Amino acid sequence: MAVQLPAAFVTRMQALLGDEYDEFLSSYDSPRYAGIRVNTLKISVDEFRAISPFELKAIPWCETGFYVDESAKPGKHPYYHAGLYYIQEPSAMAPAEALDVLPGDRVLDLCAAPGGKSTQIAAKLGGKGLLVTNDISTDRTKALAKNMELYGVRNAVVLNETPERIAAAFPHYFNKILIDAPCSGEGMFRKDEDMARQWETHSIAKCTLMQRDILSTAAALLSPGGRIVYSTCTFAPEENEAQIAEFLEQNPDFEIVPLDETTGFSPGRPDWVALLANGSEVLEQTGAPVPEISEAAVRRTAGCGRLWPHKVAGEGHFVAVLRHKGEPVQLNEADPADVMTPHFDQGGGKSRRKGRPDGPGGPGKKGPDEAEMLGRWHAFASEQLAVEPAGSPLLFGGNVYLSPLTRQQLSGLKTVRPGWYVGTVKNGRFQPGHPLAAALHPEESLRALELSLPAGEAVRYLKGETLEIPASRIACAPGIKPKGYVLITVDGYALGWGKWLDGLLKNEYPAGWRWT
Ligand SMILES: C[S@@+](CC[C@H](N)C(=O)[O-])C[C@H]1O[C@@H](n2cnc3c(N)ncnc32)[C@H](O)[C@@H]1O
Repeated sequence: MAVQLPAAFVTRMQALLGDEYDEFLSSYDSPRYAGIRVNTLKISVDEFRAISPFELKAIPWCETGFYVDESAKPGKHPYYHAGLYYIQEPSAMAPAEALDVLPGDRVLDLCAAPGGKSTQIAAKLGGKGLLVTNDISTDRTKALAKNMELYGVRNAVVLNETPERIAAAFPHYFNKILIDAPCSGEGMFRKDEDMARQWETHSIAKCTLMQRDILSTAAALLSPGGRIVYSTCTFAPEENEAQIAEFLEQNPDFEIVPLDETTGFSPGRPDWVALLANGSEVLEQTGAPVPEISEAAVRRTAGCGRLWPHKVAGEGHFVAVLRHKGEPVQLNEADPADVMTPHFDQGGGKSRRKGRPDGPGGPGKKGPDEAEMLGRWHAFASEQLAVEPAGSPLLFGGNVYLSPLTRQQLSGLKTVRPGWYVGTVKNGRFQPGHPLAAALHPEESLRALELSLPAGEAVRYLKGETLEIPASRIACAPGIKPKGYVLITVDGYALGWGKWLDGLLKNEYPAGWRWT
């Protein structure tokens, strides 16, 4: 076996799985599974199938997900840099599917970094509604913010907060919440051998406490009739069914929505919670507190599900869907999160948002500097874009964001990105940001340049090279001259900005994102 499994883990799994253990163990002899998920904010699944450089095999529990051969190096293709797909372990695609996100929802992804499931949620929102994506780790929110940008998400706010502080700011606000909980990561051993080396029995106890706090805070964030999906990539019942049973015990106004077992889910294991509660020598070694859960609460966990590595083509996951039994609330019409339509308005010029943007001086008030700086953005938009994107422009320093929330709503929260970063006003000039380009479709830009994939131009651009490009290749809208910012595309999908002047394309692809 390639992976060295921790001895205590082996003993636990033997005790839990009994006759099934050998089959489970033999799954470690097979190579790990690799997957990609098509980013439908940029390309439809059918369009992607038509241009896919990889052989694609459908993942049963995610209609935008496909198994790929890892040796095809999906991270080394210009389509990856165009944000056409996210590389994701196949079973990790299941939780966001179970959240059942619809355009217009208010979604909170509480433990989101690096953003695999948030990019999936954003694609499901299709630019309508709100995604607040959060992680407690400052370092990991950098990758989260980058992924929101690469995948062209226009309606997300990235926070670096504790769940408790978000709950204080947004009580009962979100109708869908994902908790992809920090866990002991037993399902990651085949994907990442370091996880196996780092696993210790006491990590289960540590994670259990964190999970319990996060779950109970999520209840205070959910609107009546809303849905919480709780998931882990571990097998330990302490972190899975026992958490859910305890939550149901304390929150009788919630119930489980059963998972669709036809997609590969095996039923959860309430019997293992009973084993924990009745005392089991092997399980007690973790030091995790023995849950005091009634038999009724344990029975109510029926409908949770597990993806097992010896039963499906995936590394393994636990998923529980919790529904609040209350009457679902109508999302407030006047709330910016609900009225924001991040797609382009028809007719150009000013934003068509209902309501007025909020400046630093309060709703509707704007200082002269701010008005001037936002004016630069509006001027850039009318010079460069077919129509100005809707959304409330917010200024933070010289940076302009189109936000699905107001400044007041974000007040006091550690905000990594208050919205879609469109650019910066510096020395009186507006410089468009890379995330603006990454979320644009070519028809939204008045100047565009298609770079050739087979001739290697796209890769040269991604490496940061300056390219010689004749004026005749810049596709300009009627009346527009080639000089200026140009949206660079590959096969019609945006890669970033270039600035064209006299036959030379200055490369505006961010240095930190370059192809190496
Ligand atoms: C399993 S990972 C999330 C993976 C992510 N959902 C994805 O799909 O890319 C769990 C995350 O929870 C974060 N975390 C741990 N404790 C947290 C807490 N109390 N509140 C919010 N996030 C937390 C960790 O920093 C980690 O990034």
